[in-house]
Amino acid sequence: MNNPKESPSLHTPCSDPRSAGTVALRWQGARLELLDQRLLPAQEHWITLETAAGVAQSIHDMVVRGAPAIGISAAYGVALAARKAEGDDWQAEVKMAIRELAASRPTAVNLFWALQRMERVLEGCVALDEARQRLEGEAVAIHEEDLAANLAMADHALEAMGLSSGNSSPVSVLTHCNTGALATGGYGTALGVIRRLHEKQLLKQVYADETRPWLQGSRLTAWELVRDGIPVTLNADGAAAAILATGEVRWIIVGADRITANGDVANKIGTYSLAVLARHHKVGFMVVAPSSTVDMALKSGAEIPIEERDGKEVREIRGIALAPEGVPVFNPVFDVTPANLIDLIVTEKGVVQNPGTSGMHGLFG
Ligand SMILES: CSC[C@@H](O)[C@@H](O)C(=O)COP(=O)(O)O
Repeated sequence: MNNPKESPSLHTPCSDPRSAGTVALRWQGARLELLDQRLLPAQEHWITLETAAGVAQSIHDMVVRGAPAIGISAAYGVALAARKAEGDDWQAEVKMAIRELAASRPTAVNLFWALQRMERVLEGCVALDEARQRLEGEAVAIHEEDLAANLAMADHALEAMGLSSGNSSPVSVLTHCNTGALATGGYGTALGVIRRLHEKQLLKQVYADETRPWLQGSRLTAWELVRDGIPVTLNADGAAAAILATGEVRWIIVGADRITANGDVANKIGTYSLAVLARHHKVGFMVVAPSSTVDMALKSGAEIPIEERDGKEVREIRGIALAPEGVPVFNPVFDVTPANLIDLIVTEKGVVQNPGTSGMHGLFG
């Protein structure tokens, strides 16, 4: 395991608090550019999209992924649909694009939240020119609000961890999947909290689960953290228990794809087992997500649609077999952590401690 004392330069605060070096998506007015996350860290390749169908396919194929980044990309997809629409049926055309985008992935509610916002704007427009302008404005607003939410959540989280006073000792944390600039409008949710800890010299070490099978932890989180000089040690998912058993880690910090009215949290597969481990080892378990991830229409996590992806993701890697050909695979890519295993849900609107129905209703109505 790395000893952070041996690498003091890793504690230099990031010069730009939004980690301007790492972005997942760029809006260029007439087109959306996405950094192809399937190819990281080997290649930094940008894909240019000019249609909503292209954006929907890119979300489905995980060129772009992470709940907030999916929502932002979909919003830009609607803006692209309005640019392409023409004739008397322009509004129906844009609505069709919204339906196509909504079918791209099922679990992250940010996708449906962003599309609902775009649809409301669309329905308030009478002319196509007006719709083009207002839909682009709304997508940019969704993007900018997400970055602002991430910065606010980092403040709330440090306060809730009791680390905002200035005389605290650095802590080690463990995270799962990728919740950084690549998964959001910038900075990150759980990884935003980790960035803020680092900026304030309150971070000793980040343990990053590699996150089988898609390897968001090793391919994306480790890449982001190494780029920004944040001390990270990569571990196989199965090593998390052994790491917690050392007593070094004080918090497990993760993101979310959907949080229901009782405080249950859907997040990347493997999150639930981390929450069980955290409780056993008396380690804090924190979920960091913008309010666009909260779905008060669902009573509990049992109602969340959980995406299952192709068994190939488990059976092989870049075409190399990891398992006998054709072996049946169970590949749910999210799981649900029950609220009673969560200590803190941090959003830009505030923090819910020991989440349950009343705490969630107190903050989200
Ligand atoms: C800020 S990202 C939060 C979640 O979306 C993240 O933890 C996650 O589960 C991402 O899953 P992915 O399948 O990579 O889209």
